[in-house]
Amino acid sequence: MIKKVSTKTPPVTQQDKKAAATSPAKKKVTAKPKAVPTVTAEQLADVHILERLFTLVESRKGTDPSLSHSARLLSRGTSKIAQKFGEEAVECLIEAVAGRKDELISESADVLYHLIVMLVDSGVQLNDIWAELHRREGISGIAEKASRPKKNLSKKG
Ligand SMILES: N=c1c2ncn([C@@H]3O[C@H](COP(=O)(O)OP(=O)(O)OP(=O)(O)O)[C@@H](O)[C@H]3O)c2ncn1[C@@H]1O[C@H](COP(=O)(O)O)[C@@H](O)[C@H]1O
Repeated sequence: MIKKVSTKTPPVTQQDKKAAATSPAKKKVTAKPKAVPTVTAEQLADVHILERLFTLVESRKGTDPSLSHSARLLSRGTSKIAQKFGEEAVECLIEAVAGRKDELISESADVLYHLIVMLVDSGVQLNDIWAELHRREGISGIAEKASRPKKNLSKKG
């Protein structure tokens, strides 16, 4: 069962700020002071952008499809929304396999946007996802898999 968590947007912690400040992107900017950074340290630490995008997409529900791409997608129904998410995911993995980092970044943003549209359509809240990620935090995937009940492969009869 999913643990209920506060619906308040979590604050940016010192850990978040430290992680953003020591990220490779920040180091690159520091190493080249003359370069104009396209992303600021504050933007890197902006972990709430997904929350804002989710709220915006949610607010598009039932609005004029000619004015909003999200409204148009949401009006087309679950199958079409899921299909679009799948297409974006495939485009994303193609770029990953090809080793094209810039395209992978762009496609990843598409995947996140279309995932949000799919969650809004399904009535799943981002907090539900955050709660599941928190539940998994610190649990090794290998240990978790090993702890699963063994499937009984013996045939009956
Ligand atoms: N992140 C995105 C985003 N990424 C991609 N897209 C749009 O997705 C569309 C992709 O075009 P495609 O041809 O792949 O898809 P399609 O038009 O559905 O085509 P078919 O299914 O008919 O083939 C383009 O119109 C893109 O602009 C996005 N549209 C909106 N957002 C975000 O959503 C917010 C709200 O947008 P609106 O709902 O349009 O106001 C924006 O401020 C953005 O932050």
